[in-house]
Amino acid sequence: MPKLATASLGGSATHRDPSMQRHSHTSSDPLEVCVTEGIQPLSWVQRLLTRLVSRRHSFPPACSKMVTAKVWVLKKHFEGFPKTSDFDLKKIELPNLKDGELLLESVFLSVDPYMRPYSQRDMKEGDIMIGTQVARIVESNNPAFTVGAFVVARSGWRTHFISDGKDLQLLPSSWPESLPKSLALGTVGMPGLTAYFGLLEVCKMKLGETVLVNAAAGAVGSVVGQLAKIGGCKVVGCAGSDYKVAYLKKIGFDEAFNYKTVVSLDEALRQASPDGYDCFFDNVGGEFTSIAINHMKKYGRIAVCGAISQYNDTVPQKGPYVQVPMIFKELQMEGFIVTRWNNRWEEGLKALLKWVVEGKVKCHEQVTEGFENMPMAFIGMLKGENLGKAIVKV
Ligand SMILES: NC(=O)C1=CN([C@@H]2O[C@H](COP(=O)(O)OP(=O)(O)OC[C@H]3O[C@@H](n4cnc5c(N)ncnc54)[C@H](OP(=O)(O)O)[C@@H]3O)[C@@H](O)[C@H]2O)C=CC1
Ligand SMILES: CCCCCCCCC/C=C/C=O
Repeated sequence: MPKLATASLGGSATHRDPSMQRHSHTSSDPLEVCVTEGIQPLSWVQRLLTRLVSRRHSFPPACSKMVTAKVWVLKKHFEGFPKTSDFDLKKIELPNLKDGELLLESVFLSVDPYMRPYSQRDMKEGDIMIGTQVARIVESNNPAFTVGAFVVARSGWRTHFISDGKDLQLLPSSWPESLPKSLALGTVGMPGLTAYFGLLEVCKMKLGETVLVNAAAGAVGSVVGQLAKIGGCKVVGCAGSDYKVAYLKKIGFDEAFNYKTVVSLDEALRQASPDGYDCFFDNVGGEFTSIAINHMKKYGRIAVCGAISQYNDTVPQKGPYVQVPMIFKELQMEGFIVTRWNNRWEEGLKALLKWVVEGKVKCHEQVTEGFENMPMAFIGMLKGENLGKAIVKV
C-alpha cells in the first residue's frame, strides 16, 4: 500500500455486519454467452471443449452472429427534474468484429448524479446516455482479452457494444470470486475513489479530526464516512430518511441525522459537533453548504465534491454567500473531479478492495433489475430512493 494511504488511513477497524451486505448479485457462466439461438443444449464434454477453445481466442470467433444492442438515448434535454419521457429506448445492429476488436455485454450499469449536469454540458439530443458498466467479453479478436473476462467500460447505456480494448479496465486480478463484480461501479470503483482522493488530497483529513459528510448514505458518502473512521476521525453524516440514518449508525458513523426532519439544520449540526468541523465533504451544495460553512473550525477544509441540490434547478439559487465565513475562519474550499488522480486509480482501488475484503468498509447496493428500467433507476437515485450505490442489473 502507498505511504500516504498507510499513514492517513491505517488503524482501527469498523464492525462487520453481514446484514449490511448487498442484497442481490448474479453469477455468470462464460459458456452461456456463446450459445447461439436455435442450438440444442450442449453436453458437458462439449461445454468443456467450448470453454477451452473460447479461452484461447478463436479466429474467427466461434459464436459470430449479428447482435442487436439495446441503447437508451437522451430524447430531450432535461428541464428541471428528469422524466422518463426524456429518454428513448432504441435498437442498434452491431457490425461484425474486426481484428483487434471485442464484443461485450453489459452485466451491471451504473446510474450516477454526474449524468444530470454532464448531459446538459456535453450531450446533444439523440446521443446515447453516458455512463459506465461492468461488462463481460462475449467474443474476442484481441489476444489481450479473454472471452468470459469482466471489465469496467465507459460505453454508456447499452446492453452490448464493440471495443478495441483501449478504453477497458480489467477487474483487479486479486478480485475475489465471491465479491459482487458490481462493486467495481461503486465502493471499489469511481465513487469509492472519489471518497478516497477527496478525503486524503482535498480535505487532507488527519487523525482525531471531525469530518462532516452529506448525502452520507449514498455511494460516495458511505465510503467517506467509513474511510474517515479508519483514519481515526469523528464522523457526522446526514441523509434524507430515518432508514438511511439507522444504516449510517450501523456502519460506524458517530453521529447521524435526517436533514429533512430536523427542526433546524443549524441546531442539528451544532448538536452533532459543538466544537465544529475540521473537514466537510460536500456532496450537496446549495442551502446546506451555506449553513454548514458557519460550523467549520478555523482553517477548516471543504471538499466540494458535488452539488446535487442544484443539478435540477431551472433558476440558479441565491446566497447567502460563502465569502464572509471563509475569510474570518480562513477556510480552504476546493472543487475537484476524481479523474484528477487518474494516474493513481490503481493505488486507490487496491486500498479500497483490501478494506472491503477485510470487512473494514461495508457496501450496500440498490439494485434495479432490467435494462428497460435504467431511466427509472436514474430518476429514483436523484430523488434519494437509493441506499448505497444505485446499480442496474441487465
Ligand atoms: N467530484 C467528483 O469527481 C464526483 C462527484 N460526485 C458527486 O457526489 C455526490 C454523491 O454522488 P453519489 O454518491 O454517486 O450519489 P448518491 O448515491 O449519494 O445518490 C444521490 C443522493 O443524493 C441525495 N440527494 C438528492 N437530492 C438532494 C437534495 N436536494 N439535497 C440533499 N441531498 C440530496 C439523495 O440522498 P438523501 O436521501 O440523503 O437525500 C440521493 O440518494 C453527487 O453530488 C455527485 O455529483 C460523485 C462522483 C464523483
Ligand atoms: C462516461 C463515464 C465517465 C466516468 C468518469 C466520471 C467522473 C465523474 C465526475 C463527477 C462529477 C460530479 O458528479
